Formats: sequence, C-alpha cells, structure tokens
Amino acid sequence: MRLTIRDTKVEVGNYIGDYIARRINSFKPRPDHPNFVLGLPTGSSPLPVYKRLVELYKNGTVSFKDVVTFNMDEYVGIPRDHSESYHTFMFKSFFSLVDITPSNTHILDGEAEDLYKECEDYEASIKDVGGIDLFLGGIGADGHIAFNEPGSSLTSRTRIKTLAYETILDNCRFFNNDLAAVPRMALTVGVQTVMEAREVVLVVTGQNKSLALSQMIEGGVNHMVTASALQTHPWALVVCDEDATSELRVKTVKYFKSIEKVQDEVEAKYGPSGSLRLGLGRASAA
Ligand SMILES: N[C@@H]1[C@@H](O)[C@H](O)[C@@H](COP(=O)(O)O)O[C@@H]1O
Repeated sequence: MRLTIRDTKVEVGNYIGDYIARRINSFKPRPDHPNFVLGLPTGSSPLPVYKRLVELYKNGTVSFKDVVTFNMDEYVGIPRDHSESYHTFMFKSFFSLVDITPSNTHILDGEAEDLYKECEDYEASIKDVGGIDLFLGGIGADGHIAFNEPGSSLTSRTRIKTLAYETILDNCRFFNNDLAAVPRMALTVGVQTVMEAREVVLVVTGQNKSLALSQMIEGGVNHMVTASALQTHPWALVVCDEDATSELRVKTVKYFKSIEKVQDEVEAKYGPSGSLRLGLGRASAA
C-alpha cells in the first residue's frame, strides 16, 4: 500500500483526478475487456476529485465516453430521485457534467423488488465487463469502506447491509440533521468486490478521518476497520491531506514522504508495474 500526502483537500482531489485521467488515457482495450471500468464512491471527500475530473473533461484532457462505471453503494428506503440518494449525488456531481454514456453507468437499485437478486446481478455485471480497473473509495470515520461497516467479512460481496449507528450519525448532516430521516439500510459492494479491482485508490481527508487512517495503515488487517483489507491489495494507493495524518506516527509520515518521489520517478519511466501493466489482475483471474 502506498500513501501520498498533499497539503489540502483540493490538492488531494487534483492529484487523484489527474491520476485517474492518466489511467483512462493509457488504457488499452482488449476484445474481452473493451472499456476502462471505474468504481466510484459518494460522500463529501471525493467531491474535489469529481471537480478535477470535470475540469479535465472540459479542457479536453480526458473523455468518459467509453468509460464504464460501478458505484459502491446506495441507500435502501429512499427513492432514487430523493435529493440524498446516491443516484442523485452522482448525477449532480459528475455524470451530468461529463460525456459519460448513461447506459455505461451502474448504481445499485435500493428500490429493487428483490434486493438479493439486485446484489447478485451487480456482481455478475462487474464480471461481464472484465472486472474493475480502478476502484476509487472514501473511508468512514470508523474505517469502513463503501458501507462495509465494522465487523463485515473481509471476503464479503455485494449485499444488503444494516448501517452502524456511527454512520447514521455521520450521514445525518445530509438529512437536515434529522436522525430519523437517515436510511437504516443500504446495498453495498463487499470488501472482496473492492479487493478484486486491479487498482484501488482511497481519498482520505480531514482530521475526523485521522484515527481511521492510522488504524487502516498502522494497525493490522482487521474486520473492525474494513479499509485495512487494502494492506493486502497488490496495488492500493491512499491519498490524504495533512489534516488526516494527525494520528499517524511521525515515522510513518516521514517514510511515505521519502519514498513518494522515487515511486513517481519509477512509474513515469516504466509505467505501472506487474498486473496493472499487463491489464491483468485478480478480477480477470477470478
Ligand atoms: N458509503 C459512504 C462511504 O463510501 C464514504 O466513504 C463515507 C464517508 O463519507 P465522507 O467522505 O462524506 O466523509 O460515507 C458513506 O459511509
């Protein structure tokens, strides 16, 4: 796992936006994997990333016309046109602002009649397009990834999940601080679904994420901090701001800062390594 530290949230957004655009532009289509497949999160942390991607689209650096997307999660219990549904979030923050083909975007349907089938079909759709090339994610204050709350199996797949009280409290800010209005359940990709992406990039910003960041990086792999599973991913990158490093050891921060420059030089010279370079990965092996 690599950690890249930037001064501010905006710089984190710019770094990740540029990074994703580079990956899209260097993607080489194959008959069994014709499109770049991008996994996407919601939440406030990825907003600067979306802003940067929109800028890059507008200035002609990148196009999303042939990009296929899969979102991480969606609430159960609110309609998709609700102002706080993840369908609405994605449309407003990203999809309506770029040239993405609507039929190439996938978001779990929290209103589906058969929620179990919806989850199974979602996993099958990911396989059908050749797996996810890059999964962008955020992190909850308790260290969760997508809606894989503490205690979730690290081998979990897309499923129905009851939200932890801490997550409901956190997300209350989006529902006029009305606790009763926050949905209690969601559909979410599993930890294993994220782990099977060829590459995972996590955006971690703000002091309120600093404990989660130290637990996921400096602690052991642990189902109580589901993002810690990324320690075992062959190509995971965490990009955080200075505020989010407050709980990290000075030694950890120094180490990752010292290796960043060399890693960037290696990648600039040789391109991404191993499985990424070959366009192969866990997803295609599965
Ligand atoms: N399901 C989402 C996560 O995917 C997101 O990472 C988290 C943090 O959101 P924020 O970035 O707003 O702190 O919120 C929710 O739990």
